[in-house]
Amino acid sequence: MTPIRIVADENMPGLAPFEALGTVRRVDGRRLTRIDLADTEVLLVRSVTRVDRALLEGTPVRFVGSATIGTDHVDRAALKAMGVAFAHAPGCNARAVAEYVLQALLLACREQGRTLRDSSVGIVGLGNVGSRVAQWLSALGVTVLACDPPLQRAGADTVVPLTDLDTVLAADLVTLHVPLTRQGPDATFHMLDRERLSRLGPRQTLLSTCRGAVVDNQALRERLTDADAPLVLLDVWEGEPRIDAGLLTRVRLGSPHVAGYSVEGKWLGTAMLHQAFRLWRGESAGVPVMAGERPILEHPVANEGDLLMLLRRAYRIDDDDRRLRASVDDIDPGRAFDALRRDYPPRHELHHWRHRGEATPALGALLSLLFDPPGAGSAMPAPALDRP
Ligand SMILES: NC(=O)C1=CN([C@@H]2O[C@H](COP(=O)(O)OP(=O)(O)OC[C@H]3O[C@@H](n4cnc5c(N)ncnc54)[C@H](O)[C@@H]3O)[C@@H](O)[C@H]2O)C=CC1
Ligand SMILES: O=C(O)C(=O)[C@H](O)COP(=O)(O)O
Repeated sequence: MTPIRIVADENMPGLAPFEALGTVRRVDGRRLTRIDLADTEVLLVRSVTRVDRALLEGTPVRFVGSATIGTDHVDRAALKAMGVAFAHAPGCNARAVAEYVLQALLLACREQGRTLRDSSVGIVGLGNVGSRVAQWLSALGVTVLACDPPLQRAGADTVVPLTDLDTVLAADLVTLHVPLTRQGPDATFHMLDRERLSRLGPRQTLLSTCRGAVVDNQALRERLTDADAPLVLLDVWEGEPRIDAGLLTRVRLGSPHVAGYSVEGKWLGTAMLHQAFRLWRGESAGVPVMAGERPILEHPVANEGDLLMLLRRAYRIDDDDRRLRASVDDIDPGRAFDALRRDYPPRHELHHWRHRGEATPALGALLSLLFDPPGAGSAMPAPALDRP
């Protein structure tokens, strides 16, 4: 069989199954151009590469895979029109993002002198990430308000009942999990605009881990100068990698678009693309399996403080916050932002371990979901494939 020529983002682990098919050339995805693809059949990207007609025209690329959940960087209609197959990895890093969100919500509650259990949480977008967050919070006994008009119109079965956006934005803590879309009735570009931001009060928390432009960053920076501003935690920014340093100084915690950056989430993203590639070629494709010993993590959980400490044994958002704040002093902050992501320290999702330790019934129910290995109770996500 003729070896396949593959170009892959340098920030993509787990490429061995692709290396077995041909040659893999690693490139800086942010700087990839058409010239890099002159002799390439397969292109594997992450969210930092804009994939459109201009990039692919005149190249032999026939399959593009993005090891991400979000697809706003890909012009899927153009690829279809050009006869190029496209695959991505819905759900690959949903657990990593949900763990980030749970920790962020607990940190915000601690800061605001409340418990998560006695707070209401609003979830905007109840897909792979939002529904997992909703499921975990419900297990804890938290009041969850969620909105998702596309799911509502489809009459989908959801883990919590759906309501409208304004009701959700009145919750004590609001977390955003929508795709970035610019057209149609559900467009999310600047969904949190100046007016909606003005309605968030000082006892509220806003957390965004979806895409920067879902929140109007300039309006947010200005809102955060008000005495009655909400507490804000941001993982995603408009204009990445050159983010607004003034906004960063005003948010309580900031990170460089790494909520989904777990070892397992990144590995699964690539594995799902390999699965999709085999399906596209008409070959049978097994389900990715994450093998390995699961060490014991001993940690009794009697209250939310213990839960927060447990989450922080796996990962601490404030480490990312510290590194991001230091990076804006770099001579080239955009390059420093990307370097933080490229050189990200290994971070495991909780199911990497087996939990041991006493817990209250509500916390115990949550812990069993958090430590449930994929493919056991929770189904392994499947890739999405557009065949032209
Ligand atoms: N910070 C990070 O590292 C990561 C960020 N993301 C971002 O998070 C987003 C959400 O991830 P998933 O939950 O996995 O995506 P998903 O596609 O499974 O779910 C998105 C949900 O949002 C809903 N939605 C669409 N428009 C809406 C609107 N106007 N209002 C309310 N709901 C709306 C959809 O119906 C869908 O149920 C991704 O699109 C991606 O951009 C995803 C993974 C990692
Ligand atoms: O999956 C997504 O969607 C994401 O936002 C990614 O986790 C972001 O990582 P990169 O693709 O930019 O490395």
